[in-house]
Amino acid sequence: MSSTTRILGIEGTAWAASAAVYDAETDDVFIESDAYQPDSGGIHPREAAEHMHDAIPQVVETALEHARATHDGPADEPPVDAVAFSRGPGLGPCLRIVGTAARALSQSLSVALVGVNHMVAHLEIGRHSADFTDPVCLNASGANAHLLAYRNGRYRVLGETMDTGVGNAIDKFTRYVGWTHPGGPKVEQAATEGEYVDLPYVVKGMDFSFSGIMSAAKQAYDDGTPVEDVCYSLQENVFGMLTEVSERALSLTGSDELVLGGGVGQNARLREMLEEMCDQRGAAFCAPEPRFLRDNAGMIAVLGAKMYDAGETLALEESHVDPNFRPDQVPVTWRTRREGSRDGERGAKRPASEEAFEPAGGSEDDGPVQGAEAIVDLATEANRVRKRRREKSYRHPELDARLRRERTTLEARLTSLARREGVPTPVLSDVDLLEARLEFEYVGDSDLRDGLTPAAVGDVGRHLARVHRAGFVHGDPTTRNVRVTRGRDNGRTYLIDFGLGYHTDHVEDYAMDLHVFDQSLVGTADDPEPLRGAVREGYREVGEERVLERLREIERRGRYLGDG
Ligand SMILES: C[C@@H](O)[C@H](NC(=O)OP(=O)(O)OC[C@H]1O[C@@H](n2cnc3c(N)ncnc32)[C@H](O)[C@@H]1O)C(=O)O
Ligand SMILES: Nc1ncnc2c1ncn2[C@@H]1O[C@H](COP(=O)(O)OP(=O)(O)OP(=O)(O)O)[C@@H](O)[C@H]1O
Ligand SMILES: [Fe+2]
Repeated sequence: MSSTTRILGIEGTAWAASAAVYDAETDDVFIESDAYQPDSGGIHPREAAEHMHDAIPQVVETALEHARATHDGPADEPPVDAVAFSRGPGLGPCLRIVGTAARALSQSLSVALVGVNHMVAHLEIGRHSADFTDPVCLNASGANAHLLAYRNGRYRVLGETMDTGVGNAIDKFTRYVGWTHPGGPKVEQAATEGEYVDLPYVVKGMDFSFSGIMSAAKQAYDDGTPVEDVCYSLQENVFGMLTEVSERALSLTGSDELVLGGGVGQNARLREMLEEMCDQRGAAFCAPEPRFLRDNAGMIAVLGAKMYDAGETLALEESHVDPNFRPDQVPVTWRTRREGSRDGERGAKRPASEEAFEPAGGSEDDGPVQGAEAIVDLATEANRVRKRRREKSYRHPELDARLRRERTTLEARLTSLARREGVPTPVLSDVDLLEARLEFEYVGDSDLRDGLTPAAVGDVGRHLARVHRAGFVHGDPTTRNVRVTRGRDNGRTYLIDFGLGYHTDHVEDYAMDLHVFDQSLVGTADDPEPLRGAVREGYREVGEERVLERLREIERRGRYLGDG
């Protein structure tokens, strides 16, 4: 990378009219922002666009003055090398104003134009701040919520919200109780006075949803639960969910670095939970400074510089904006080889704490492994494994006890139920609910992740179809929750870890089960396409076509969910 790149960045996807100057040599980021504050209710797209129209010229002018004042080249040379702007996702009317401003500025300065994906910028500013190589990223912003990890030239979406973004969910609740926008900081404030009340908690693999918990929160408020208690419990559950899926992503990818992005990342309780989770599993955690978490042009300029150095500039005629721009649409060309994926060096991480089991004599391979939820001791006698769901100290103790108990019960029940349906699963030999401990038969030679073949994933398709026909879901079918036997028995494929399963007769739940598996294939396979095809073929042999239809619909659903 040339060390002299200087970029002017412009951001304006929703509420922040912002311009910035990044100097790669000094690593200095100058940001000038002007926030849109709705008089009442949430963000109105038209009002937000009016704000952009009024505020963008001013913030750009201030940034430009800074660029000129800090530029030490000849006076007739442009003070920056390129103009970078947010192309999306975001509100169309706002994006168009920013796009127009960026094009005009790049032309008047005679410099290149760089189009930046706003969500990738939220991620890259964390990687940049932390100097991490290959982190998992939790984007917790207003209109979005997702988990990203790099694989084969793209940031893959490992998990995401199935309904609204996390900030929007919180803001809707505060609007309901009559507080002004934005609601996040008000919930954080009120929560300091609150006590825990029971609310829903919904994760599906690495996906999650907020609609159930938000209706329950409104209901609790209507029923007279003190608003502080609702706020406190909302934070505990919503951030507990985000922390849990982040841990699952670390476990699945084998990464030991997590970065946080997005405006909700300013919340101290969320950061505390993520930090504690990472600490316990021996992973490093980084949240950039607050000015880089909320929407800002600094992150656009910093990623703009990386893209510019990689030659990622835009011709005017192809510089249109995209309100639904997904992070996995962006070819990632700016990472060096050193920053490539960690293919080949994955494997279950050893537990970091002293609670760890010592491998009982055998090779490392039969020592304890640390999943996202449990410690699994593989080195017990008589071909058994012992799985214990550990206390998660980041979670509220009441919620934690409830989840560990429920999941242990469900895992025991559904593992056996599935076997009765003809799905290979480990035989259960002991259950201790108090300790959240299960003892199972040892199955398979390796995790599916390390032996991905079309035949094996086809088996997974058939197995899931059997489970669905019996009226339940696995809940977390990933390439780590499937064990495969090579050679023997013509290659047997076992489903394990039914702890997130539940009984349901909704097509949507069955299709989500397949979607979760799909996302884990995209996150772990070098060439996921043939495998995704094989899952569907397997499923089709045993299961219902309408589930596959629903799966296609889930995939089609736009993921940029506006404030409405
Ligand atoms: C596409 C783009 O326009 C959009 N931007 C966005 O949502 O703004 P951002 O600055 O990342 O996040 C704003 C959200 O962040 C929440 N927020 C701000 N401070 C908070 C706090 N202390 N606790 C919880 N939420 C907070 C606000 O309530 C609001 O919902 C996005 O990144 O999704
Ligand atoms: N019955 C078994 N036979 C062989 N290996 C097993 C068995 N159960 C678990 N394992 C191994 O232990 C790992 C973790 O187990 P499991 O998925 O049940 O734990 P977890 O903490 O719930 O994991 P996660 O939530 O990350 O999926 C598995 O990926 C697998 O490698
Ligand atoms: Fe954002």
